Amino acid sequence: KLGMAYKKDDNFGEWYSEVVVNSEMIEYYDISGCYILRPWAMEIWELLKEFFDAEIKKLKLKPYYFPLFVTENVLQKEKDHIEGFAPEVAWVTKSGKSDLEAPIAIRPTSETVMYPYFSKWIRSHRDLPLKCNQWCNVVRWEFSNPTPFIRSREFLWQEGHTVFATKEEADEEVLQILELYRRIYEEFLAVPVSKGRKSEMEKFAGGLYTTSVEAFIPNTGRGIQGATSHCLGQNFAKMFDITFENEKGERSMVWQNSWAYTTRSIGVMIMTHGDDKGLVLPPKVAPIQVIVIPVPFKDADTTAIKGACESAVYSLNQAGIRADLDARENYSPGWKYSQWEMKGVPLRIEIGPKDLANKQVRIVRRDNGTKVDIPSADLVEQVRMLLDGIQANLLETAKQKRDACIAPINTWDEFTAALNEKKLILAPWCDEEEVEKDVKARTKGDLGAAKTLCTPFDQPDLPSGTVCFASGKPATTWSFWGRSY
Ligand SMILES: O=C1CCCN[C@@H]1CCCn1cnc2ccccc2c1=O
Repeated sequence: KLGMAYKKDDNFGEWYSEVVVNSEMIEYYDISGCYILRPWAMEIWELLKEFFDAEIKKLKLKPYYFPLFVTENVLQKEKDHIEGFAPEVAWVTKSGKSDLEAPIAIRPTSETVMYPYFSKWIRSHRDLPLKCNQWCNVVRWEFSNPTPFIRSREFLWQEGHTVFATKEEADEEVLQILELYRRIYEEFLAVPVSKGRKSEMEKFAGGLYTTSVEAFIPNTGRGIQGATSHCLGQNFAKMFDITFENEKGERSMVWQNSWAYTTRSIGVMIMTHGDDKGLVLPPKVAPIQVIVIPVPFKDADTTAIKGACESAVYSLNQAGIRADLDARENYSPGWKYSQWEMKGVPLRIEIGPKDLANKQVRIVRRDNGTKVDIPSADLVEQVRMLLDGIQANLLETAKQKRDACIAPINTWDEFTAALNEKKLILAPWCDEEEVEKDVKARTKGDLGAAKTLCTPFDQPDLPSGTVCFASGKPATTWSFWGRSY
């Protein structure tokens, strides 16, 4: 089970499937598109949740839990919201041997579950803003190729659903949450993302506008949506009659947002940092940041070595560093090195007779393999600096790789060439939906069509007279295009 059969740059799909299993994050399950999340994955999810939940509590979000099930007529309430998604809805039709009178849907998202009750709870402006978040699972019976974390029929997420008296408040919160998603990816997962706005065609059909953080996987040349923050406008307020009496006693319709990130974020991190020895974990999300391994020698004092290892673990834990000791007798040090490398642990500390004699420890970095001998007295400070260095190095390296894939283009020929070179395309666009549809049609193929990923908020200069790469009409914006997950 040790070692990888596939190389990341040779067979990315097989490499990924192997890494998630060998690192003990995932166990495959006998229903296609469903996976068992093992502790090495759940501990990462919990570290992300700890950060995000604390941040939204500062924004006064309240925790809720709504039912998993939703009735057919409520789910169908919003036609254009649901029509494109209908095939993905999973239905409960029986209990035991008997049929249910009416089929019940399993939530694919919770707008229609929640909003009838928002309508009941909101009467006056004093009931606003309403800020609801739930951590839960959702089910979407997708048919395109299932991939652990990236595309599964059931996944974990948080879904925030907020209600405001004014559009200004909603607009502000959309961007506050989007910034938290950027922090999840860049500060914790060390994955560079671009903040931007989805096109009219790619946005959430039930909403007013969609913002997102977009990542990119250089190995496959595909963009991937990291998280979304929608302004729903007053569309759902109309549908579910969510109104309030304002200060002047007038009845007004509310403004709403909804936003989510999911366990897909873990898959993006794996794809970004993993290598041919397995997982590479950013320290901020590593369940174990430092693994300490005793290196006994034939007639050396194994008790003293083990004692030194235990005190190293103790000092690190006292300093708030997630350190553990691997003192298993039935595995060799070499075997342990490979296993913890497979699991992506950022730092390994080896303590053998020589280290003991010199009152030092040997520290090995997982990200670049460098080894360094540190005086035991400086252990905590050196480990802290090394962990910060790894975190920064992983983000910087991923940024450079992603930026090297960005291809600014101006013509259709340059666009198709860049697409075939697995680039993240930056193109001047006239921002017309018909053109986006046309590009999709013209790039259809077994690798999937090209689409807009987002229109980045950070816009490069657009010289007047620049024309759209696809329609020749005057370009109004630079947008990211490419194939996607
Ligand atoms: O993204 C978010 C953020 C969290 C709350 N929901 C919004 C929008 C979800 C869009 N969506 C996505 N897949 C679906 C699948 C089946 C039925 C409905 C849907 C559906 O409404």
